[in-house]
Amino acid sequence: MLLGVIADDFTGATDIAGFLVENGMRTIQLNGVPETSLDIEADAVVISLKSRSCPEHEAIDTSVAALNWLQQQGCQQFYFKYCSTFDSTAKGNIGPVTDALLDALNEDFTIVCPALPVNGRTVFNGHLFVMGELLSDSGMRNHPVTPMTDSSLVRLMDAQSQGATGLVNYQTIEQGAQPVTERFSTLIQKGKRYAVVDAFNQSHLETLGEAAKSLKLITGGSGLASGIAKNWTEHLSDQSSAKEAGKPQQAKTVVLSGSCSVMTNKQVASYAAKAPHLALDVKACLEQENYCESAFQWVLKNLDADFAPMVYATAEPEVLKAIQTQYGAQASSHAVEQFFSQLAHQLKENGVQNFIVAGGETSGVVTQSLGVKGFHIGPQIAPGVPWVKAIDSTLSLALKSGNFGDVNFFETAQGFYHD
Ligand SMILES: Nc1ncnc2c1ncn2[C@@H]1O[C@H](COP(=O)(O)OP(=O)(O)OP(=O)(O)O)[C@@H](O)[C@H]1O
Ligand SMILES: O=C(O)[C@@H](O)C(=O)CO
Repeated sequence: MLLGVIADDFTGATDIAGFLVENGMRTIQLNGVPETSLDIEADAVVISLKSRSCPEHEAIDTSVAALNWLQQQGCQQFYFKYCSTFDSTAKGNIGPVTDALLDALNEDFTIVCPALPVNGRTVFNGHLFVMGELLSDSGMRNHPVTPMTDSSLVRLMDAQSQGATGLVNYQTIEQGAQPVTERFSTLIQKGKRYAVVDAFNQSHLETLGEAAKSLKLITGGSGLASGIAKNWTEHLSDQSSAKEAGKPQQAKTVVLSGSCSVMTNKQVASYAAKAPHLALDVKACLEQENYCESAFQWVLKNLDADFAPMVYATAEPEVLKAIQTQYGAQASSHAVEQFFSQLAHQLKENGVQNFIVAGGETSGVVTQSLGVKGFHIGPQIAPGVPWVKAIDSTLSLALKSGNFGDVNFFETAQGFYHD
C-alpha cells in the first residue's frame, strides 16, 4: 500500500477515491478505522470519517487512529482530505487535525490545497472561489453546519491552527515544481508550518503534485489527487478490474437528500418533476415518534415507479433559516440525520439495494446505518461522485457531495445500472 487518505466525511472520501482510481491507483474505501489489519490488494486506501463538524478532540482522535492504522499497513504518504469549500468552523476541524497529524508524523510542514477546478473550486492569491464567486459570497455562506463567511485561506488556517501560514502564489507555481519546492523551503525558514497553494487549473495541480512528492503529509480537496497519483505511476499495476468491481446493478433504488446546498436544491427540484417525491417534515420528525414509519411506507409503495422515489430534507436558505430559528440548528439537523439513518436501515431490510444520497453528513449516517464496512470504487457519475459497491454485501451507493453533479444527477446515476 502506497498512499493512505484520511477523509473528514463520506462523500469527500468517495470523491478522492474516484479520482485516485481515474488516475490508475487501485483504491479501496473503508468506513471508519478497522479494528484489525486487513488483507487488502490496493495501492491506496481511503478511510472515511465523520470528523468535519464533530467535537475537536473526537476529530483528532479518530484521525490519528486512522493515521496509525494506515502506517501499520505500510502506507508511505498520507493525505488529509477535507472539503473543496474548506468547510470548517472558526475552531476547526481542519487546523486541529492537520496539527495532530503533523505531530504524529513528526513533521513540521504541509500544504493546504482545497482547489478542484473541474468543479469550479479555485484558489487565487490565497482566496478560495466557488464557481467564480468568492467562497464567502457563494451559497456556502448559508451552510447549515459550517457557514463559510471568509474566503482567505491564510486567515482561516491561521485562526484554527497552532502554527503560521504562508502562501505559494500562482506566479511561482507557473514556474514549475522546483521553484515551488524552493518556496516551501523559504516558508519553512520563515517559521511557517502550512503553505496555502494557489491553483486554478489542472496544470497547477500537476505541478503541485510533483512539488509535494517528498511531503509526508498533504492536506486538501480531491483535486490534488491526480498530481499525487502520478508520483506513484511506476509502482502501479493494472487498474481496470478494480473499476469493474464497483459497478451498480439494476435493483430497488431510493434517493435520499439531506443536503441544502445550492446545487442539491436544483437537483431535487428537477428530479421532483419526474419522480415520486416526499419532503421531510422537520416538525413531525422532531415531535412524532413514528414519523419515519410513514415515510418508509411511502417509499415501499413507490419503489416500482420509472424513477426511484426521493425523500428529501433539502430546503432553500430562507426555509432552512426559519426551521433553525424555531427548533435550533443542531437539534433539527440531528433529527434529520437520525431520520435518514433509520429510514435507510429499514429500506435495506426490505430489499432496497441502491442508495443515492446527497450530502456528506447525510451520507455518513446512511452508510453507517447500512453497516457497510468499505467500498470498491466504480464509474464516475459526475466528477468527484463515483458509484461505489460494498465490499461485504450487494449494496451500491452514490454518495454525492452537496454541490457536485449537474442538475440531472439523480436521473443520470440510475443510467449506470447493468443487469
Ligand atoms: N430541512 C432541514 N432542516 C434542518 N437541517 C437540515 C435540513 N436539511 C438538511 N439538514 C441538515 O443539514 C446538514 C447538511 O449537511 P450535509 O453534509 O448532509 O450536506 P452538504 O453540507 O450540503 O454536503 P457536503 O458536506 O457534501 O457539501 C445535515 O446535518 C442535515 O441533517
Ligand atoms: O471536496 C469536496 O467538495 C467534497 O468531496 C466534500 O468533501 C463535500 O462533503
